[in-house]
Amino acid sequence: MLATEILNNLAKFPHCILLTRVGQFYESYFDQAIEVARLLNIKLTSRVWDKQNIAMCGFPLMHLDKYLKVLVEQNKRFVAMCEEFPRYSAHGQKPEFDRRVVRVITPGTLIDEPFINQYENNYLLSISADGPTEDMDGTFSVGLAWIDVSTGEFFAKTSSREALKDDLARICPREVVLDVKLQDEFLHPIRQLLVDEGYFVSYATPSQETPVKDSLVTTVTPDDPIKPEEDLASTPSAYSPEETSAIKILTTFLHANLLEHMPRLSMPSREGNVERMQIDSHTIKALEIKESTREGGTTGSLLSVVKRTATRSGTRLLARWLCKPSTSVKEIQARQSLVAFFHARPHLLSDVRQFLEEVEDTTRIVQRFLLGRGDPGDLVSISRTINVWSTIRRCLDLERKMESSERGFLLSEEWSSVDVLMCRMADLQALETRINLALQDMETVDQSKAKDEEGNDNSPPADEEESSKIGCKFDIPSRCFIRPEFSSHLTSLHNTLVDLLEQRWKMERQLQADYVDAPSLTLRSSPAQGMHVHIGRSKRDQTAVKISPLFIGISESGSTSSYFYQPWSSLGNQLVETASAITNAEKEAFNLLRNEVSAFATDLRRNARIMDELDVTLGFASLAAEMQFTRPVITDDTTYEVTNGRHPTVELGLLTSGRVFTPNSVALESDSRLHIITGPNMAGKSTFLRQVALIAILAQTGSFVPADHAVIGVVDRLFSRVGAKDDLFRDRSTFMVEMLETAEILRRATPRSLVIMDEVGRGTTVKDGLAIAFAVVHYLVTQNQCRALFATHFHELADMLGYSDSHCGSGIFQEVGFFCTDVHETDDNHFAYSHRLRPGVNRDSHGLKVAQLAGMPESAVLLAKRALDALKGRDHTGSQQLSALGQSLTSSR
Ligand SMILES: Nc1ncnc2c1ncn2[C@@H]1O[C@H](COP(=O)(O)OP(=O)(O)OP(=O)(O)O)[C@@H](O)[C@H]1O
Repeated sequence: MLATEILNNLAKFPHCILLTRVGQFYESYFDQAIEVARLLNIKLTSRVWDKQNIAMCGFPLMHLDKYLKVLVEQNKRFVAMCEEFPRYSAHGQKPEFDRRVVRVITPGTLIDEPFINQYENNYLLSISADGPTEDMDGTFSVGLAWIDVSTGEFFAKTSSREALKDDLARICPREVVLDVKLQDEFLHPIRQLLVDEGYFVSYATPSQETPVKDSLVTTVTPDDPIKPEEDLASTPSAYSPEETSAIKILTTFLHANLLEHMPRLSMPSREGNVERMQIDSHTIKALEIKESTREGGTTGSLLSVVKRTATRSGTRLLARWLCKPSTSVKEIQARQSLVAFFHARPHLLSDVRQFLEEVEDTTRIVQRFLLGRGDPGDLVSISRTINVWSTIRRCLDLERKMESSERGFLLSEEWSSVDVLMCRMADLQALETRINLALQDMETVDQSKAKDEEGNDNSPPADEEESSKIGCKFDIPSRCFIRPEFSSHLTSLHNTLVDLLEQRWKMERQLQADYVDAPSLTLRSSPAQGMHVHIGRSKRDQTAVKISPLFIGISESGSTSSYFYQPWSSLGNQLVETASAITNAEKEAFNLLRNEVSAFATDLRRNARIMDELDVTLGFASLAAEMQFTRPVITDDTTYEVTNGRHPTVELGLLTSGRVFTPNSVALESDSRLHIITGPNMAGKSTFLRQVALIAILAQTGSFVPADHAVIGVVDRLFSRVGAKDDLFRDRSTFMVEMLETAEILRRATPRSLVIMDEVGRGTTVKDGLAIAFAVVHYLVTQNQCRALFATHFHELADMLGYSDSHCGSGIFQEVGFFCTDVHETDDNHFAYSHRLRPGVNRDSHGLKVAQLAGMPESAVLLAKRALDALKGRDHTGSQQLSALGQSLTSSR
């Protein structure tokens, strides 16, 4: 029977590893067992079915999470979970089971697996590429839909093939789903891009029948509470055909894999490009916004340095904001006002922050309920969180009252930023009261939750198993978590149970009184012997019982013996039935409560989202106070003016080793939009370029910035060409990568963009490199007309751009400014880097100093010095002259 079930499931889910639950184990059979045993490094064994020896392996339930991580996360395999459900069997008979696959686990459809990173979103992304529909501007539209199944956060967007790489870098999906039509189109540009970038790709056949809105809940998950008007865009009719088809691919894939765990989805929030800064994929990585390139992970990234959030969901929101800063002056100013509000009230900041620390990850909990999961402990968490939300509101109200009575008036403009945020909080006190009235005291529920966690049993509780456990104990069920008063049915069941327990107690006392020579007599039950009379010291006590016709002997062992006793058998069975009825009634009550919570899903999520925003804001305010950040002025023009700006990550790094960061100022204005930065190696050019970009990101995220003063004209797109890495996997040399990125910038930067370019042209010969650098600057000035910083060691570039005494270029390069860093040398042959920028051009790279610092052999450094001196003295460097120079340098050693 089991073999047939397994073979059927293997045929139904041929693309999956099938794990079949058998009692307290998950098992794998046939050829798959060989692979599973190898991947999990567990013992391969065999068993005989139909006279055939078949391979099998298995592991205990409690190891499921560990092994799922290996199979799904590390090996990117799909795992079909086949659970067992006991069928009703008469008392004493061996239980039988139905087994069915309840869910397929894939890298992008993780629900509440403990190995999910709670601080990051786990996105499943679908891309519809029905095209080629070429737009007016020659771009190919694609539809995107992405969801975090563990939180229910769901988005849709129309993008283009050209921008897809940037979207992917920002969303960072764990799995990408494409229309099955593309499965054999190996050369399709989207497939190629996904393979090149190393994404895990799956396929789905989108259902053509179900209209999108029928598979979704008609409520909205707002992405941004500050801008309620975004909600309006999230109606089904507002989705573009590309988005609709991406949503269909995504929902089909979810249905096919989540099966019995499929949640009711909310409408995806529509994400437009208009109001967000576009940061290309390379820049997200190069500026180490979410992850550091040096150490991997988040340590050393911008996120890790600015993160002061108290909640996991707050951190997830912060990461999203940093990769997607706003371009709406109104929105940025609203966020800033809120930061300023708490910055000016440190005591309130600290109070609210403490409360936030008690808030649970509500978005994830609500999603668990919508997925038909969730447990009583989650109900408690919801109720506690609603309570904390109310406390935060009360705390803010109290502060408002105190302020107004102390000052005699209220700074209503300051308070309006708080009101805009908090006025959208739904009042969920009724739900909190309802949960509290329904649940036993919270500690009981917590304890029972803890017990469940100890057992580590992730499977859905099997009804019969539950009731027999309770029946065996003959006590008020220890796992009762619903108050008897919840319903009249539960009240009457609890009354019956109390009554039956009393009868049992009396019966036992009566028997002990009737058989005074058998004081060790008790009424008991066990799975093997059913209801029985138990004599603990049979040698001493059993004589009277043994001769009584009321007792029928069942077993004797050593010092104990058991007897069947009809009145106890019928009373005991009533107890089992009542306890089991209570469990079932509790399950019904829990389902009712779960549905009630699900009905409030939209409100709960909205409140949670508002609290996330509050959390990020409080974090920004703490950061500003701790690291002396200031509030930037945000304008709608193309100014970029920063006085004494600092690089937040480098500053922190230097601080830890007791060094001080040298701040720098910059003013990119209409008459000086592009700056050429020259200077020695190691003197801080790259750091300066990156700091300019990071300050723009922080400012448009709503944070204060590391500077004494800043005016930032909103940046629509941020580009960087920094760092040099080859990409041999994709057959691209370092220089090719450099040129690809440069070409992309020149194609896409607009007059509102900000571009930083570090040493463009260094990957080839000096002449080629200089020529390219000149052409790039020319293009940026005349075509892109954007704000730009261009760091270079080609000081000849300054001459080509007509560098003049007023530290600017000439002719069409008049709006090019020149700045540089220096090395200060002392008489005793020591030197120090000045990281402070000054107007001008530094024609000396002092590269040999870096070589010396890096520990190059002394003789090599000396030879390099002599070669450099000799080269400096010459105007012509023809091949014959150079050959002669080389000979003379080496022969005179
Ligand atoms: N403003 C600053 N204040 C203090 N230290 C700085 C500053 N800028 C940079 N540094 C230090 O100098 C190191 C080198 O900086 P950076 O890489 O920016 O130099 P660079 O001029 O771009 O060098 P190269 O031309 O060799 O690429 C940094 O790692 C940092 O430790």
